[in-house]
Amino acid sequence: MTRELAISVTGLTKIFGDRKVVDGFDMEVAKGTIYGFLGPNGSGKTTTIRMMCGLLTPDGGEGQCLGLDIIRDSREIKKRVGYMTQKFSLYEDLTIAENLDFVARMFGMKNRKAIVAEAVRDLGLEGRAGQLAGTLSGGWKQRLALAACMIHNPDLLLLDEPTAGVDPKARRDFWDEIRRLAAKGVTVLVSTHYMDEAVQCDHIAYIAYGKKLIDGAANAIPGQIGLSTFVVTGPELTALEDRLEAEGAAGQVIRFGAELHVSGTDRAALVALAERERARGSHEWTEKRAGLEEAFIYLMAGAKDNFGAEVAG
Ligand SMILES: Nc1ncnc2c1ncn2[C@@H]1O[C@H](COP(=O)(O)OP(=O)(O)OP(=O)(O)O)[C@@H](O)[C@H]1O
Repeated sequence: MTRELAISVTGLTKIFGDRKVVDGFDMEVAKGTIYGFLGPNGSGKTTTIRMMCGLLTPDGGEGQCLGLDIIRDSREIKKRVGYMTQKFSLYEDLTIAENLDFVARMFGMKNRKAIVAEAVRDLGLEGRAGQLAGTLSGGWKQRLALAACMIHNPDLLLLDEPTAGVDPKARRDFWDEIRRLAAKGVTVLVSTHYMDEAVQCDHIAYIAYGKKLIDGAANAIPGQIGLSTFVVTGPELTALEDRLEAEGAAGQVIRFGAELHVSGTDRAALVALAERERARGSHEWTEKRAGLEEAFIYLMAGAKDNFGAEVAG
């Protein structure tokens, strides 16, 4: 089956001053994918996403986005992109309808009245169109912001840590909505530091120091890192966690409810550790396939903030 590509770029490079903040990225994003960009602060995620969508001109490289050239056709691409930042970009002292109308006007849409009325209805906010956006709860503000950036029916949606600061129920609802959009063919690029956002992505790129270190289907990422995991159950897990960490014999020890997940890239060392620990007779050690949760924590733990490589380096 040939998959339709929303984005295909090669050699994408950006230099700010004497820093190469994005260094020769090749990337392909299939239409309707939720594609997550992970990496420490300043690693180049936002710069990459902006170049891939024609929002920023690269210093090197080329490619297409939505069938258009990212350099030559950037104006056309922009019209087909929705961008939702962490700050939601709403006007708190405008009403719900006025916020939607403002965005529709920005995109030069005709028939704005009907479009805004439909968006309000889809949101389930009929009868509340005249309410000030600033009076909405965090979850509703987020839904309104999403509706606003989808008002011109973009084919590509950019999300920057979209669920920061909203409650768990609102987060779930938000991701359900994003999945619905993806199923309709909208391609979604997400830049995030949060595990619960990363696990919503179908595909992940991990970026550090302007280099793309890992790129793959979300369920293939633990394998790409070469991560092995043991699940440990039994009494007094906190004490065991402290001891394992103090001994430093395991790569990573994480508490997941009533389990410890002990992970590392040296499987032989982990197997030996599990055998030694089983011999004590206090806890059960069971090997499992490492998941994206373990992989995410592993990657982010190794990552320090980074702000671009020296051009000469
Ligand atoms: N317009 C600009 N001019 C100069 N430097 C910039 C500009 N935009 C970004 N940078 C620098 O480029 C590097 C990469 O920034 P970018 O915003 O892409 O990182 P990021 O991975 O998205 O980080 P964060 O997670 O903090 O948003 C940083 O060193 C940043 O300071």
